[in-house]
Amino acid sequence: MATSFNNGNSLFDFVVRDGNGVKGLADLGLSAVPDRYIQPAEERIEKQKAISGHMLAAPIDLSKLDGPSHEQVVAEIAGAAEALGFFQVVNHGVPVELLESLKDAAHKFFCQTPEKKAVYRGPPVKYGTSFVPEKEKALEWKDYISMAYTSDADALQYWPMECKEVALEYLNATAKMVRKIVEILIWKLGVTVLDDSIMNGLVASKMVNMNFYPTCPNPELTVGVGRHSDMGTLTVLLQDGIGGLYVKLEEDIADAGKKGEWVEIPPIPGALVINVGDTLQIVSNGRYKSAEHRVRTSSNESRVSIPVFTTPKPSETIGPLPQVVETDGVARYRQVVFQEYMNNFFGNPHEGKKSLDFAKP
Ligand SMILES: O=C(O)CCC(=O)C(=O)O
Ligand SMILES: [Fe+2]
Repeated sequence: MATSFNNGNSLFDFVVRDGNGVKGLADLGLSAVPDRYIQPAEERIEKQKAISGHMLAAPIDLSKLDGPSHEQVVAEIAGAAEALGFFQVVNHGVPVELLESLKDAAHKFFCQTPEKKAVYRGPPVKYGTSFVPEKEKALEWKDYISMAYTSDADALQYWPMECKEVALEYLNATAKMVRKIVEILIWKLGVTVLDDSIMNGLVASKMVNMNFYPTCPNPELTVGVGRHSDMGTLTVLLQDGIGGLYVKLEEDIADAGKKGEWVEIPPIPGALVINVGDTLQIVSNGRYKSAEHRVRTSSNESRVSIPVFTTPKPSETIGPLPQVVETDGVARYRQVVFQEYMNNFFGNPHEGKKSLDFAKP
């Protein structure tokens, strides 16, 4: 019997309610995606239209922060955060073998039966599909698992067996780098006396996700993830070799493209992708760009990506740093309680950088 899923709630029930996910759908061997996955024309991603990110700066070598080129590396990091909000790093201190194990663990987790995955209804662990499927007109071609961090002991107790050890090691190994990059970025704002409480507030909470994008029969009609920015301070992302992560240029960048064009962040073996989140855009009063990004699906192979999101804690009030407002003469964002910012972010479908409107004065 041909399964079309194009009427009633059967698709939603199969994919979302019953926990089969997009993986379950892809495993049926459909020759075309169900209507519910077809994006409006303006949201579709034409591969040939994006400019290759190889035109952008080469990956930043973080080991050079400890040598004579320290100042130059600091300038590269701040420059990338101001211009594009995305950059890649190498020699980042996270073992490259660990990165390989993480990708394997992600495949292992998602290749389990729906029953095994669907026990994670969260928190602290949530297995899901798309972003907010109840509210989205078109669904995203993506399953994910979110693992919120409270302590090492909790992680080892509650996170899935298939990935808990590597995911925890990854989270702990990236934490040091994240703190260093955020310190550099805050210092570059001219905030030279860095109160520990400011730093601790910005990097207080952590979460590891594993995203799984099954092979898709219609990459030209769908999205893996729709246009969005990340809500936190800084995201570290491990992507595999398949590609498909696109970032929108917020301004003209020489040799890369014009404002509004999309560039692909090319997979670089051993590298990690870093991107600025909304929180850092707010705190820096708009100096650093929380980059709008999206993901294309692939018809050849399943793709995995593994982000670590570092955010303030929910009770934290965030707003532009006073020293920056003084220099700029204007506060471009208001003070918001981070829990409220998150509620708004997770309560609405992805829509580019609209999430930031919540913090507009
Ligand atoms: O899969 C990717 O490359 C990006 C995923 C992403 O943007 C996210 O999880 O927020
Ligand atoms: Fe993202």
